[in-house]
Amino acid sequence: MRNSEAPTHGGMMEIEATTRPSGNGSTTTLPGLSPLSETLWREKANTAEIIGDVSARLTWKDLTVMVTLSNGETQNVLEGLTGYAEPGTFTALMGPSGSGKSTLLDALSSRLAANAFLSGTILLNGRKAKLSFGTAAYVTQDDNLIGTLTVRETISYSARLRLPDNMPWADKRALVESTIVAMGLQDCADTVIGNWHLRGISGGEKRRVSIALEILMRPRLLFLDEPTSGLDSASAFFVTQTLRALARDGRTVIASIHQPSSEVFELFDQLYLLSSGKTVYFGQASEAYEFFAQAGFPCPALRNPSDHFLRCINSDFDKVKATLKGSMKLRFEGSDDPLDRITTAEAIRTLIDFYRTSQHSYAARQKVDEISRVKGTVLEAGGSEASFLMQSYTLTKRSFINMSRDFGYYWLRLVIYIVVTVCIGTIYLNVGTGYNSILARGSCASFVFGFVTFMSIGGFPSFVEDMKVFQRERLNGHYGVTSFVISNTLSAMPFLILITFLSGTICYFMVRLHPGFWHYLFFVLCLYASVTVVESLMMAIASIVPNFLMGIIIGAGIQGIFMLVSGYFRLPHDIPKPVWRYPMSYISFHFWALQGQYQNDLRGLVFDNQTPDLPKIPGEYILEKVFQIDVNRSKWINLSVIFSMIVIYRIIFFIMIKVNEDVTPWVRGYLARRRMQQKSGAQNTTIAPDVLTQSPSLRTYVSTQTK
Ligand SMILES: Nc1ncnc2c1ncn2[C@@H]1O[C@H](COP(=O)(O)OP(=O)(O)OP(=O)(O)O)[C@@H](O)[C@H]1O
Repeated sequence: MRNSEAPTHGGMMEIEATTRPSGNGSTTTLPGLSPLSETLWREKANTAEIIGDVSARLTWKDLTVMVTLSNGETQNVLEGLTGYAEPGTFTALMGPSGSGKSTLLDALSSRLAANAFLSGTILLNGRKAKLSFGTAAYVTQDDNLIGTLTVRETISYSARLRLPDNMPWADKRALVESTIVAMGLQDCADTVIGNWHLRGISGGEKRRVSIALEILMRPRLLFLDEPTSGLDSASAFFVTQTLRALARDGRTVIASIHQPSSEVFELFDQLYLLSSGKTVYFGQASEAYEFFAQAGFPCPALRNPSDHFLRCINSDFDKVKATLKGSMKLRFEGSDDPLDRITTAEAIRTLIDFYRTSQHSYAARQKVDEISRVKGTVLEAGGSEASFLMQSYTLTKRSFINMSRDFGYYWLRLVIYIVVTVCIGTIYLNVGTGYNSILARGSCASFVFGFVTFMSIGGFPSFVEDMKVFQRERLNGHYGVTSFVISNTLSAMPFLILITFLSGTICYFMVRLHPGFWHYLFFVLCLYASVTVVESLMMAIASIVPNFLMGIIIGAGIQGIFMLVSGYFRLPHDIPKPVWRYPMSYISFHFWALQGQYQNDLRGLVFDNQTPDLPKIPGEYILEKVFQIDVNRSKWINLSVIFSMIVIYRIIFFIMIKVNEDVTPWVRGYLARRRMQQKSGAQNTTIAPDVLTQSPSLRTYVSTQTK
């Protein structure tokens, strides 16, 4: 059905009658959807009939987005845009690179960056609405997926994370399978996504998986930023066809599209053409030809319409034309195409002016007013319907499977830990209780709790990947922060227990540290707790510095300082009191680990003196006089402090995520506003504070991080 056949909605009753996707005899079918899943899709939509119309009608009027640049200058990225998107339609945003397509999508989906301010009105079902997590689904340009999972597993985990607990697994699986079919992923369903060392599915298939994850829950409102980028023409057509089928099922679909083929172009219902943030055309895609012809730029018979439109509004075209003229001696003069006779800047100006006074612009404004008057249903956040426990369990399982399949994170680290501890064991083999063993035991412990735990930094790249996936899923309301933090802690536990107990055991028995079960247990527990603290610290860093190199440098720096104040490189009493001893050494887990392990190892043992005629030295004496350790404090207290640090770092990790989501964008926005006001003050111009709306802070951080 072309949009020309789509009904025009004069009021609420009419809207309900035309947009209800299910149970009303609609014959729309999604490609490859089995009858069962079709029923499931429709069941979800059927709720609409019980609770009322839940379709999404989006309007935007006089939308202007202004950004502040780092030098305090302001720039209008979008200027006075007016348009609408209705259920049952697929709206394509087109325009050259930098024309503002992503910004328009961000503005409509409340994801603008903190330095962006919008004025104008955006209404969802006639109401001002903040699209909280999951109300609308958004497929970003980046495909942040878990590389070790197969396509089917990726979509299945997503289903478990979001569908209600009481929905039978068979139904969930049917939904997963139908989504796989709908996105044409059958052939690669059991292939892994792939990462830096694992060859997986192609870029285009990744794009389709990203879309599949968002259409799984059949959102009422779906935004897609360049869903066809990186796809070959057949895949691009297939994906666009699927999106159109989704739209036909009563959903509102808005996507930015780069250079579509003419076949893809034919699938658009509405076309929003932008150039330098201004509207060149908004209306039915099929009517764009006529519009361009009326404006004096008819589409040449053999030219692809999308190429023609983009050529008309692509300021780079002048450069291309000049290059072609120069190098290939092509003659543009005398051609029938008006674009060959005037500059593109002139063409853009003409088109923008023509649109502003056209029937299309008038009709769009009228339609926006008409739709805005209808106060429809407030769309609820369409996030996860799974319980907190199910979310935590599924995330833990998924993360555990990911780790266990990740060669770098799991197996390589295990091998390196074992190799390093065998080296330690060999060098300090059977250390004994001779005079020289006193120092050897001290350095062995500091190496184990310093360098070996330091190696946990190697997990950082996986943490960054985890964070990126988390940010994408969180933004679309797949689960809450608490579930993520809990699962993140639990999933790593078995691996860390294995790695530390295995390497700790090798080290303990080869070196022959203080014999006895409790001494052994303390040693391995202390190693486990220390490695976990480092992991927790690195995870907290990954939540604010989502960059491999920077994160590793920061993590290494912090750990280096902690090691320095641990009491090994400088004795505890000799560490300068301000800053280094108080508080640094006390917040260093190395300090507590070393103090505990020294006690664990030396207490109760008796050591030879420098010469046999001198009396033997008790371990307690060495602890107090040589290592300056408080022997009155139990080693188990030291261990408890390290375990508490794990909890504290996890709480910090949680707080960091919350701060980044809520506070950081607010602060950035405040600073941007200040800069802008100072600048406007200096230029003696006034910016009405009530006109400019700061973008909702909640999602700003995530969207800027994922870009
Ligand atoms: N938060 C921001 N701060 C500064 N400049 C911005 C911001 N957001 C957008 N811009 C600028 O606005 C212009 C439009 O950007 P946008 O990403 O919306 O374009 P686009 O049409 O989606 O481009 P592409 O097709 O290349 O993705 C660009 O010049 C960009 O640099």
